[in-house]
Amino acid sequence: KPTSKYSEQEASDTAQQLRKTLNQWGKDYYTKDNPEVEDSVYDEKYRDLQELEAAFPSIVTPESITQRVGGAVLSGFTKVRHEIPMLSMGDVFSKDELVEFDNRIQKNVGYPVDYNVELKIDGLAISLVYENGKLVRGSTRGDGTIGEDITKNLQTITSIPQTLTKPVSIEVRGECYMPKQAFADLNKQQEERGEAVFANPRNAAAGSLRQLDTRVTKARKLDTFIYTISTFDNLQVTTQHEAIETLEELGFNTNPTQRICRNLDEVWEYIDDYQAQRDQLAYGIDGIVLKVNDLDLQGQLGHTVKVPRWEIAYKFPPEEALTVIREIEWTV
Ligand SMILES: CC(C)(C)c1nc(N2CCN(c3ncccn3)CC2)c2cc(C(N)=O)c(N)nc2n1
Repeated sequence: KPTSKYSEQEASDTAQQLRKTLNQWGKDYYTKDNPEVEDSVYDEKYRDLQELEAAFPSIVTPESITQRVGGAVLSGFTKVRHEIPMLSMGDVFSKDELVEFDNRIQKNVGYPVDYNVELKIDGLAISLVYENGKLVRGSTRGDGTIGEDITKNLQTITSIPQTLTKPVSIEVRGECYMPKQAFADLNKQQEERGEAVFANPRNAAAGSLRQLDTRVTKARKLDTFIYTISTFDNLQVTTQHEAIETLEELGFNTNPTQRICRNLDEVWEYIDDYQAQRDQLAYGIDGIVLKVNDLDLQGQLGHTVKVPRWEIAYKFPPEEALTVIREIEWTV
C-alpha cells in the first residue's frame, strides 16, 4: 500500500519485517547456489524498504541493509591506535625449525602441549571493535600499533556482522581476503577497462580496502576469516579452538579447517593435507599457523616485543615459483 497510508508504527513494523526477509534472502544468496528468490523480487522488496525509510526517517536503524551500501566518499583515512598491539608472526620454512619451535615450548612449559593449527590466509589483517554487540570501528593492522580507520569500507563486506548474536563488547581480529574467483573476475574487468591488473589476491584486497570511495570496495567481493578474540567480555573461552568456535556463534565467518594437534606428527598430517589441497581452495593461503591451544599457557609464554612465543607460521614455497618450475620442466 502507498507509504502515505502507513502510521509510523506500521511503517516501523513493516520495515523490520522487510529487513528480516532481505537479510535471510541475502544470506541464502551467499551460502546457497540456488538463491530463494529472483533478483527482481529482492530488488522490489529492497525498494519498498528504501521508500518506507525515506518516508519515515525515524525508523531507519544502523544495521538496516540499506545502510550497508557504499556511497560515502572518504577524504582520507583517520589513524587508529590498537590498544592491544597487533603482533607479527614468527615464521619458519622447514620441518627442523618447527621441531625446534616445539622443543622450545616443551622446555619452557615442561610438558607436551596441544596446538591449534590453522591455515594462513593470504589476505590482510583487520581489527573489528564491537560495543554491546554493535560494530563501532574497523581498521587495518598498519604497523601493528597504528592502523587506518576503514570502518565504512568494512561495513560493505557482508560476512562482517553489523550486530552480533550477543550484546558483547569485544575486539576481534582476522584476515580480509579476496577469493581466487573474485580476483580473476576483477583482473579481467580491469583489463577490459584498460586499468592496471593486481599482482595477487592480497594486493587486490589491500587496494580494495584502501578505497576512498566505499562503492568501489562494495563491488570488490571481499570476504573474511576471523581468528582472534583480543578482549574478552566474560566469554567462557579457555582455548584458541574454542575462541574460533565462539566467534562463529557470535556471527563471524571463521575458517572451518582449524584442527587441534597433540604432537608434530599430527601437524605434519595437516600440512601435507593442505599443501596438497592448496590449488583447490577457493582462497589463497601461504602456509599454516601453529598456536599453543591453551590460552593460559599463551599468557605464561608471553611474547617478545613483536612476536608471541606461543605461535609460529610454517610457510609454503610461493605458488608462483612452483608454476615457473613446472613451466621449465615442461619446456625441457
Ligand atoms: C594472533 C596472532 C598474532 C597469533 C596471529 N597473527 C596473525 N597475523 C599477524 C601478523 N600479520 C602481519 N601482517 C602484516 C605484516 C606483519 N604481520 C598478519 C596476521 C595471524 C594470521 C592468520 C592468517 N593469515 O590466517 C592466522 N590464521 N592467525 C594469525 N594469528
